[in-house]
Amino acid sequence: MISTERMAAVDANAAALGVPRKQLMESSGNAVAREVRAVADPGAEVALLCGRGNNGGDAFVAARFLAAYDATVHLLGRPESIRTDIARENWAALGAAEIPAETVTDSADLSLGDPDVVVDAMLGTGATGALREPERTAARLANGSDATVVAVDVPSGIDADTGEPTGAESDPFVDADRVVTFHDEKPGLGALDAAVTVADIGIPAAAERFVGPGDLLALGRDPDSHKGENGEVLVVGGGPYTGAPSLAARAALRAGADLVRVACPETVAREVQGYSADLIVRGLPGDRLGPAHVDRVRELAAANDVVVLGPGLGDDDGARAFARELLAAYDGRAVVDADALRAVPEADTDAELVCTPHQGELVGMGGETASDPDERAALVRSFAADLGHTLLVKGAVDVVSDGDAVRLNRTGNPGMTVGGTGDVLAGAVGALAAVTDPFRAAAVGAHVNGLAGDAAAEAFGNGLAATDLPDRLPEAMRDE
Ligand SMILES: NC(=O)C1=CN([C@@H]2O[C@H](COP(=O)(O)OP(=O)(O)OC[C@H]3O[C@@H](n4cnc5c(N)ncnc54)[C@H](O)[C@@H]3O)[C@@H](O)[C@H]2O)[C@H](O)CC1
Ligand SMILES: [K+]
Repeated sequence: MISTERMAAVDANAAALGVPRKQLMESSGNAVAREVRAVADPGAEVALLCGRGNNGGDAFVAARFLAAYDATVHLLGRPESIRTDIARENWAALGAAEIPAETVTDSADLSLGDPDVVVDAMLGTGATGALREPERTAARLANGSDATVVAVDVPSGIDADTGEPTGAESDPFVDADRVVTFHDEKPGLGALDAAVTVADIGIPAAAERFVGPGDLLALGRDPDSHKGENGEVLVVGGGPYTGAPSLAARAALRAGADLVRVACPETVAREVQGYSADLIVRGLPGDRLGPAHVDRVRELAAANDVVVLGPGLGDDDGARAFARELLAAYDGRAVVDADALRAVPEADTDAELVCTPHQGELVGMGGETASDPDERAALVRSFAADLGHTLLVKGAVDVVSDGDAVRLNRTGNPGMTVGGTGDVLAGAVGALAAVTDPFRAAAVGAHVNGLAGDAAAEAFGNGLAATDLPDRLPEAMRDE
């Protein structure tokens, strides 16, 4: 089962893997033609009702595979209004091949004749609201005909995610006999009174298995958003290590957070502030965080969307007790890294966590690891389920799981084993967790952190430093 949103992501990931959408359209159209062959013998009359989006494009392709049939393409709208290059190219290919095609701009001119099969390729996953003309009339004609109605991807006027009409109850939608949907079952199709076929259109499994550029889609900011709506992040750490909270905080800013605050020992505060004037720094008494600071930090945490706990904290007893007690008292969202990780299995917390251990830290938390990648992924998944939190286990291939789904990330390079890159990752995931769910935040965070590292390696080779990464995050996060 795959949602429309996830499908769009997987589609973009496939393109990045070298399987562009036009190729997928070719496979989709082929699958539609196969379905027509299954319901009607050669020579049968086939009317293909095509919209101006890629759903229509699938049917332009199908028409090329139906040479043995009496097939006519009806384009609903003007050829100039075809919305995508790939659909337009396939439309042009019909004309060049002299395959019968007509354009319908006025619904009064639409006549289907008496076809044996109607292919509904008017609207797919791009439909919004009630069917407009001429699709509205075309849907009524299809429903009123004696033909077998084969819908492409989803019946026009039906929401693939819910199975509900995209318009009001009184608005028409295509009442399909059969649906050929692509790649995977859609959540809404099971409720329909139609036979559903899932067609493999050649999307590689890797497009779902690995994080890719598609996972970044729809993470963009709402242009009407106000300060604070894109996330407020509190980084909690510092002590024996003074640079770590700065790196995490800087990364959170560059990954898109509106406001980034740092709670750290006062001995660390000046260095953090010196690192960036963009940060709001709260220095707490002493040179280590400990149980005495829990109440104050909890208060500060309440004003933020996400806490990033751990960078530079240290592993003395006080710091460990601090992490445990803070987690017990906190019920918001947090990214937990470094020395705070060991506190997670011990702490009785209602917080929603993304834990970012490397293999060694994973074992320190009570998890297991394996050399076989599939086995390792399965172990991460079951440990995440036991913990009830999302895990991002860092490695040459990062493994992300929320205990249910698993995603792998392949970006990054050996140069990133230098100290501090984990702090950058934690900060980036923190910023992302303020605007999306923890699993996606972890997956996307790992991906863009790796891309930033790859860009840094290109500039500095083996000399790359963690401080080179944060400013490279925005470029890594561009979703076009
Ligand atoms: N990997 C994949 O998912 C693939 C999918 N394919 C097919 O592409 C469609 C989705 O295509 P898209 O261009 O995004 O959207 P549509 O074709 O559904 O329609 C877009 C177009 O229609 C207009 N419109 C929207 N709502 C209405 C309405 N209520 N009435 C009239 N017109 C409407 C609007 O202008 C939109 O821009 C997917 O379903 C698959 O069939 C690929 O071919 C293969 C890969
Ligand atoms: K359709």
